Amino acid sequence: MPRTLYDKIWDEHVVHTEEDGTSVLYIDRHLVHEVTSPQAFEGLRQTGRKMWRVSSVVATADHNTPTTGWELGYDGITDPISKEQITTLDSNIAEYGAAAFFPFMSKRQGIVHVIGPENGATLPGMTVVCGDSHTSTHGAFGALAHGIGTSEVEHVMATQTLLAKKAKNMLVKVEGQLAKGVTAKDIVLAIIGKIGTAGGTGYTIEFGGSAIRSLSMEGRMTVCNMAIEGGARAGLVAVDEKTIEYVRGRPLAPTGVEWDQAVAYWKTLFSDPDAKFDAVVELDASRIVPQITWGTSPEMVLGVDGRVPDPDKEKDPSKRGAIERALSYMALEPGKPLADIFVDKVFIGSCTNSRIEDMREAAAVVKKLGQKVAKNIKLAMVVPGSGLVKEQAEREGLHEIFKAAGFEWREPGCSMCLAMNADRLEPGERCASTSNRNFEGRQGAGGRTHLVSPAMAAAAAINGHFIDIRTIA
Ligand SMILES: CC(C)[C@H](C(=O)O)[C@@H](O)C(=O)O
Ligand code: SF4
Repeated sequence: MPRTLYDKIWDEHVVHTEEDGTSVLYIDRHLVHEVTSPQAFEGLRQTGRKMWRVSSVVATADHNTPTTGWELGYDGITDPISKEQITTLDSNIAEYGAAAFFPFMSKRQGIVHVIGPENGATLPGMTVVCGDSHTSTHGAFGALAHGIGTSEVEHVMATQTLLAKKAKNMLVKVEGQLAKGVTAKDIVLAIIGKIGTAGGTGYTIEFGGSAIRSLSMEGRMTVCNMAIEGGARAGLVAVDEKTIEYVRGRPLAPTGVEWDQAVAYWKTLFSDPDAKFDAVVELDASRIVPQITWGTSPEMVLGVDGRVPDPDKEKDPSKRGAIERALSYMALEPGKPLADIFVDKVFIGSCTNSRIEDMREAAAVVKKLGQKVAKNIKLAMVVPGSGLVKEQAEREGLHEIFKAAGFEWREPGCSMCLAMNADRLEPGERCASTSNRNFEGRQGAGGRTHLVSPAMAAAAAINGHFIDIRTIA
């Protein structure tokens, strides 16, 4: 029987299935960060259990790490809770072990969803888990990657398995060619705009079609990263030559005969031509306009040529109420052209858009516009996703372009994506952000977030307000 990519990886990892469909799934890779692991380690400790397979664990500190003041070392972490989470991870890994650990300030430290692929910890065909919802990112490699909760983190540590029910199969097919300046971020925002934040609930989404195939691995990661914002716990892209080339030579990737065997298997990781999907959604890539969210949920999104929606035009009372609430929080008037929205801060970073390609896209816009950050911008910051991204960007001189224009060039971490460290919006501040969530208070209490691509964020920093990036691409 023809199978989808999801079916194939699932079948390969199921240990046991109960009558009600609850399955025990073997987990190949466990990514760990400082926020969702402390109670899990504590649970192991209290029950006297060991880690089932230490070699499956790859850990880093990312959410709480500061993006400035590294010369002060751990003393630079001003918030006591942040500091405790980071040092607790250090001591837990020292006690329980890991295949690789990239602690605070080490060269390979970074956002867990950036460092996993970067180090070859994420490989095609694997089951990957992490106590973090954006684990869906790793699906870009044809890996089945689930975000899990803290109690599940402990369960995986103790048993190397996860209890899960199989989801349904959805194919999101994006065919055609993107306009210049339109990126992977715009694709995924357009998808969420179409299916809604609950559209993928109960499904694993496979992203396919010529527009997805033509994306780089970085772009595919951006798309899969936001599968969770479309309601799906996991997103997937089939393996192709780009996947294999990206993985080749990474520190944790197989070598020699094992590499050849792995590649032969990885080449089978695609949906069979006649495989059945429970739902299919199609988008025409050539019609995707650079996207901006105007509200407080990623589905509240429109093209940059659009206007802030008018709640009075919405017939459904609950949707009307949601629009009204969002506009009041965002302090936006119905009918205002999205391109006329001025911002106070610009954040280029997060596990959605902090990889080298994102840095390059943003720097290219800054270089092309050839001007400084606009006067109304209080802070424009670029936060690379990892130490390696930072190093590569600096090798290419991208940091000089940013700094010369007045951007701050920071140390890697989650940063203002969720404001667990010192980087945040003040109440009422408006931000062009390349992250993935625009919830109320996400970037700081009372802060207002507009999700955009790196190119759009960079252009907003220079212009002070949004512009249609296609006009300069
Ligand atoms: C802190 C962590 C548990 C959380 C998540 O699960 O996604 C964070 O990464 C986020 O993006 O909100
Ligand atoms: S960058 Fe943002 S979305 Fe990604 S893991 Fe960190 S906090 Fe979560």
